[in-house]
This record gives sequence, C-alpha cells and structure tokens, in this order.
Amino acid sequence: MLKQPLVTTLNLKDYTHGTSEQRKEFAQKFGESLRNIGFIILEGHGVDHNLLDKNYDVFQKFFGLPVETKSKYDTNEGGVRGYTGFGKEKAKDAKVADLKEFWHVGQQVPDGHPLSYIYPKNVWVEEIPEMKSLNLGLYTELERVAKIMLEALAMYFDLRQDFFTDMITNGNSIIRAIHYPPIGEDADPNAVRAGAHEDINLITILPEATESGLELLSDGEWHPVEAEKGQLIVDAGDMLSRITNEFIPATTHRVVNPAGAAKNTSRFSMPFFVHPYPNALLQTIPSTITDENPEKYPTITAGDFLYQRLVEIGLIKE
Ligand SMILES: O=C(O)CCC(=O)C(=O)O
Ligand SMILES: [Fe+2]
Repeated sequence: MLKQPLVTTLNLKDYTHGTSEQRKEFAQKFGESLRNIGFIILEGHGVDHNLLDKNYDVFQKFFGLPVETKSKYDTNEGGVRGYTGFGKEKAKDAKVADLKEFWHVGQQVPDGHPLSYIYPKNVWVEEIPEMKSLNLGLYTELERVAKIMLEALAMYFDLRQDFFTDMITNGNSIIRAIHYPPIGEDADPNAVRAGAHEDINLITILPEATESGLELLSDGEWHPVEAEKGQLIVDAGDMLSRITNEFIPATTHRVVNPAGAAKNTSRFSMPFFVHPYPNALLQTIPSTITDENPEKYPTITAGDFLYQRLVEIGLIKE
C-alpha cells in the first residue's frame, strides 16, 4: 500500500469555487488535518507567484545591506516592526539564540483608527523604495487567504461564518521575512536556524522557503515539511490550540542547519503569523469542552497572551 503523506495537501479552490458539498468537504479535511498533525499544504490559493518572488528579491536586497544601514531600521519596539538583528530571538526554553535576522511588516490601519494608537507604525526602507508596496501587497494577499481558511475552520466547528475572521479583521497579524545566513565556522555548535517551537498565533501561512530545513515533530520524531513551488504551508499556533481546548495541536517545528555544501547558502522564508486584534478574547469554543476534556484555559485577551509569549522568547524585556 502507498504510504500516506504525513501532511495533507488541499486545494483552496474546492472552497472558493466549489459546490456547497465541496466547501463542506474542504472544511472537514482542513479541520481534521489540523487536528491530526497541525499542518496542511495549500494549493489553489491564487497568490501570484511573481508577488512572492519579488518580495523575496527585496528582502534579499535588504538583508544584503551593510549592518549599519540595517540597524537604522531596528525600532527596538519589542521586535514587532522593522529590523531585528542576529542574536535577539531564541525559542522558548532554549539557551542560545536562533541563527537568523528578520524584518517585520504589521497591520496598517488608517490614522485615527483606535488601533492606530496601539499598533506601532510600519517602518520603510529609504534605500529600497519599492519594498513598501511589495510588502503591503503580500500582506493583503496572505491576509485574504487567512480569512478564507478561517472561514472554513468556522464551518468545521459549526460556528458562525465570521467567528474567526471577525477576530483577525484589523488584527495584529505580521509578516516576518527571515534571513538564515550561511553557517560559519565560528557558529555556536548548539545554535540552530530556528529552535523547536510552537507558533504563538492562530494560524501561520508559510510561502515556500528558498531552501529546505523546516521539520515538524510528530510522535517524538522529526519529519521534513517541504512545499513545492506555488504551495503554501499552513500550521496552527498556540492561540488556536488554546481556544479549541487543545483539540487542534500547535505542532512543534524547527528549522535545521544544512549539512555539506548547503552550509554556505543563505535560507530565506517569509511566514505570515495570523493574529487577532489585541482586545479579542481567547475564549474556549464551547463545543470543544466535554466531560472527558474539561476546559483547560481561562479566557485571556489576545494582547495579554502575546505579551507573555514575547517576553518568553526574549523579544520584550519585562
Ligand atoms: O523559516 C521557516 O521556514 C519557519 C520559521 C518559523 O517556524 C517561525 O519563524 O515561526
Ligand atoms: Fe514557527
């Protein structure tokens, strides 16, 4: 018998263009796959490959700038906008920092919007003026896909259609463009590109990275997760796990260091972390509370939960 792949591939067109039966089937498979392994691979999402390529181009240009130039864009705003240099972030409970530098693009709300006083402003790079519209175009597209996925998830849980999408409208979602440089001779032998961790947010959408290395942990074993060109990887984070009373796991994953000649190659990725707005309540979905699985977590706001986790990973000092 053919071995089933660990991570299920789904086609979003079955939901966006399908009959009501196909939509239901998509929602069912999506929910079940997240439930089983916390990850799926997505096709048919309509994100233009040119847009992804062009974003990779500008991010590579940015990370190639001299350190002094990049540092101008380090806002020290808890690492949530602009540039964060090497050695700042480590996985929760890890002893050494990850081997990466990154760039964050957050939600844009109009001036005067209540959240405009809460969200730090995005930072744009003088040296690469085309970066702004490309990054915002990518943000809009990944947010569009996120909303469809979360609408399907609401169907899976028999919730009103906009249960999750209301939470992420003007949400604190963020694109994180990451550069993992070549592994130098002087690298700390204990340091990895991204240490084992769970994502903090509801779901994460990961366009395919420029190199392999992503792995997920299942039944105590690490398994590579590879997306082909044009596919997106989608995984569940702690916030989703929390409000589903751990019915959906936030699966642990990591990015391993390459071996051999690949050591000399940089790796770039650009996950989109889908977050609720800060005052949204992370409250257990009632249907996930049963006699065998009593409610595990008290209600907390998304903002308070995020703050706790950013302290744990070293991006905010208490
Ligand atoms: O770089 C990747 O492929 C994944 C990175 C990741 O898991 C994260 O930043 O949370
Ligand atoms: Fe992650």
